[in-house]
Amino acid sequence: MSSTSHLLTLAQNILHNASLLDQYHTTNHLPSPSFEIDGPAQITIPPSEADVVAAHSALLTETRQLNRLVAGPVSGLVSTNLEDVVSLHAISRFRIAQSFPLGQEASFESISRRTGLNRVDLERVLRHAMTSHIFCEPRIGFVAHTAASRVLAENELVRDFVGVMCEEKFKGSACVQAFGADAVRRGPKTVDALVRWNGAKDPSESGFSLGHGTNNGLYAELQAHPGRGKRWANAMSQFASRIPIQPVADAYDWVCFPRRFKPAPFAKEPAPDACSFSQALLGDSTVVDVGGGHGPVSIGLAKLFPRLRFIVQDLPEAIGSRPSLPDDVADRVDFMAYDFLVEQPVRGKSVYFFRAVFHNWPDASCVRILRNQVPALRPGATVIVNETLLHEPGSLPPEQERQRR
Ligand SMILES: C[S@@+](CC[C@H](N)C(=O)[O-])C[C@H]1O[C@@H](n2cnc3c(N)ncnc32)[C@H](O)[C@@H]1O
Repeated sequence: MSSTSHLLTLAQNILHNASLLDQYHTTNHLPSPSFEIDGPAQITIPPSEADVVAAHSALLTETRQLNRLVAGPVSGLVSTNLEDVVSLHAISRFRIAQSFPLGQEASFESISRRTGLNRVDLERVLRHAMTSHIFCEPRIGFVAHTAASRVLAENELVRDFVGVMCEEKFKGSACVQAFGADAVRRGPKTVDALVRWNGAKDPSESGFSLGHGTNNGLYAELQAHPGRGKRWANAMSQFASRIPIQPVADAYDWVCFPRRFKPAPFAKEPAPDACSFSQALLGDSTVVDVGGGHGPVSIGLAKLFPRLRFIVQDLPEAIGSRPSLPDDVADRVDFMAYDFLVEQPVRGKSVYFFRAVFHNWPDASCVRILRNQVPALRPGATVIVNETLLHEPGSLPPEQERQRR
């Protein structure tokens, strides 16, 4: 059977079974399934309604199948979402569902005060959980219950089941599970780290560090274990290969480079016009790609802009494990080991470019990394921070929002 016919067969089965279930609810004056706070806590069908029981069971299987089929095997394999357990674990551990009354809205601030979980991490956890319809944010900054969070608030048995799943079984499985054990261990430890450091300021104050039994943060640990550092660098390359280069190429005026950069689309003020600095003054057309991994951005830009040169800087493991360069850019892309936690050694270049570097560092470290560039900057030099930003909550379909959070 081709995947197209499988797709349509599944979709038709789903429609048929959903109609049966819907008809059962309507005929028996039962509430339809809903994510809203007054939605039914359970979908219960008496065994005497064998057709409806079968339709309900088939719906559970087929909707998941349809989802996996439409996602394709690669997305299906790489989208296993450990964060779902982390956010549920935090909700359970900090007793968030019980912290404010049903039918009322509570600000993040007040929930933070009542639960003891700092506001920033509380927002992260809850907004992630909201993408699974656990709590909702009816207006920005205010949380309300949904059908799922209501169950957590009201039903002690369900609450305890969730507690056992997150704290006993999940942690227990981390001890015996060989496949993906590193990743599995991270989940529960993230909440332990929240309890222990609550508003961490250092990369070593993390679930990663607790889970791996180390005082190192992520990157320090990878440096201490070169094999893992190489694996990480390869994984980043795989991730980067799925990001198109064109938006980066379009976002800045690389053709006029280095004289002028377009303002970012969201900038309130136009970017200062660097035209006043002549190209002669700037003296070169070199982009320093700081934390550039195996150089996917530099290589992509070098292909599009033949006048530009690039220096890709990263930790020694990443630099040492890079694949060879394509011939057409080999003479314009150089690599060097550089730890951005110390002062930038390459001085006087026109652009210092960071893509996807700051998102997993604490604020204080980001400031340190940027300060380390300052001695290298000559007048008119440009620092570009190219980072993923979060959308406003609720502005993307839930699946997409969950991936970003
Ligand atoms: C998410 S990756 C982004 C890689 C690349 N900029 C891209 O967009 O594909 C973050 C990079 O920061 C690098 N990095 C982490 N700590 C570093 C350090 N102390 N000095 C230099 N690079 C570092 C990592 O090795 C990794 O390659």
